[in-house]
Amino acid sequence: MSSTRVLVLNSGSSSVKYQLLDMRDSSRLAAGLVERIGEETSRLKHTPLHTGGGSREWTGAVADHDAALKAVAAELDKDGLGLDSPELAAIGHRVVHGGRRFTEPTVVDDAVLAEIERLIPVAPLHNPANLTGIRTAMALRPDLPQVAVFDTAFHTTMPESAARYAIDVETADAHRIRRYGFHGTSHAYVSRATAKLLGKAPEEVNVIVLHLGNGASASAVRGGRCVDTSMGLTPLEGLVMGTRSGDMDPAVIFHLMRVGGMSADEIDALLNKRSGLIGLCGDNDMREIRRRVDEGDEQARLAFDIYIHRLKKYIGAYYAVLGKVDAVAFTAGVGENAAPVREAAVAGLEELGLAVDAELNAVRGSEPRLISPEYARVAVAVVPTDEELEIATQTYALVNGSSNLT
Ligand SMILES: Nc1ncnc2c1ncn2[C@@H]1O[C@H](COP(=O)(O)OP(=O)(O)O)[C@@H](O)[C@H]1O
Ligand SMILES: CC(=O)OP(=O)(O)O
Ligand SMILES: [Mg+2]
Repeated sequence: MSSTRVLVLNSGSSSVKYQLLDMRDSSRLAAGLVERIGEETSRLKHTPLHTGGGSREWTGAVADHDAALKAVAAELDKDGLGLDSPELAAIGHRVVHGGRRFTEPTVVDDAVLAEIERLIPVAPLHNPANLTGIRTAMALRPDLPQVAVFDTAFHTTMPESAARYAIDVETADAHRIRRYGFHGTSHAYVSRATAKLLGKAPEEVNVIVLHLGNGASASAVRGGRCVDTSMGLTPLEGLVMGTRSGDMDPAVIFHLMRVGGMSADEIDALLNKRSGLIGLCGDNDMREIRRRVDEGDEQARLAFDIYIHRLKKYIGAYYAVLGKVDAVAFTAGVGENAAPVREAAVAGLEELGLAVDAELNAVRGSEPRLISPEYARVAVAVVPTDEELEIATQTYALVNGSSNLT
């Protein structure tokens, strides 16, 4: 029997999202997630898709990512889709930080594991979870290729002028300090899907991609290649996020150390976990923030305005970087669902050829779609991301020795 299935694991700091796909037609056989890992109220939601059966949910304590993956394996087993299946060709893993070394999907061996481990200090929320996912999957199926697909890979085409910080070169090089960028799998997938929506080849278009999830980043993509992105050495730089500050004067850190008496670890936690939207208004979910804004809550309004102000600055910056823009694409949880965010981010940019049609913007759906009026020079689009499909496609292409990107 030929093996045509790929299991994709996207291990986040406190969650694991997974999908099992059949790569003959890229159909999904099962999908699910385990969230709040490490808490008493972890939740697993598993949806078998090949049978059309309903979702199964389960709440309880899942101690760590190892336990989470074993719980996922048990759920797949119940549907006859267990990890022991000979139809499984490979397991694809999202790995957030790959440094400069990994520009392509890579079959994991001891040296690759060591490099992902070495990069933990620059992706402390993500790489440890990714590593545990790989190690557990290896233990369950030691015979299968485990493929790492790196968030940083798409951004390795950035020119030095965008990738370097303006700090002392020797110090920067000694500590490998540069801008790596993240969410690359999504930026790659969405920029290609946007070209397709415009009826063009990726090489023919310049796109600004706005990936707005819990973590958020923007990228400038010229002819299919990334030329700039908003995240940097770590996923902390750039846009205002659910719990991360994004850009600020680095001197804030010295000030907090000298005057606020805080340690490096305390400031790290402050900026990564207690800043952004949650730090500004106590909520990191855009649905809740919009509900509060609509009720006249001033604190939520200010948080929303700060979020939009930063987003607009990046649209302008990447417009200038690209010179000519064919499309601005909104994606991920906020970008795909929050019409008020899309409307506000583009408001007032008519002189740049950017506008949103209120009726089109209000339409909901899971397909890529245009939301700009016909007269607008630049297309504004909602393009749902599919990191799992992209990881599965790259993983299968690698183990199968062929390239079949959509
Ligand atoms: N209907 C919606 N309206 C507004 N925001 C939404 C909606 N659905 C999801 N979101 C936002 O999307 C976020 C999650 O995005 P997602 O891309 O799934 O993030 P991540 O992959 O980083 O966990 C939520 O925190 C919430 O703010
Ligand atoms: C890199 C990053 O920020 O990822 P996420 O949005 O999944 O937290
Ligand atoms: Mg995400």
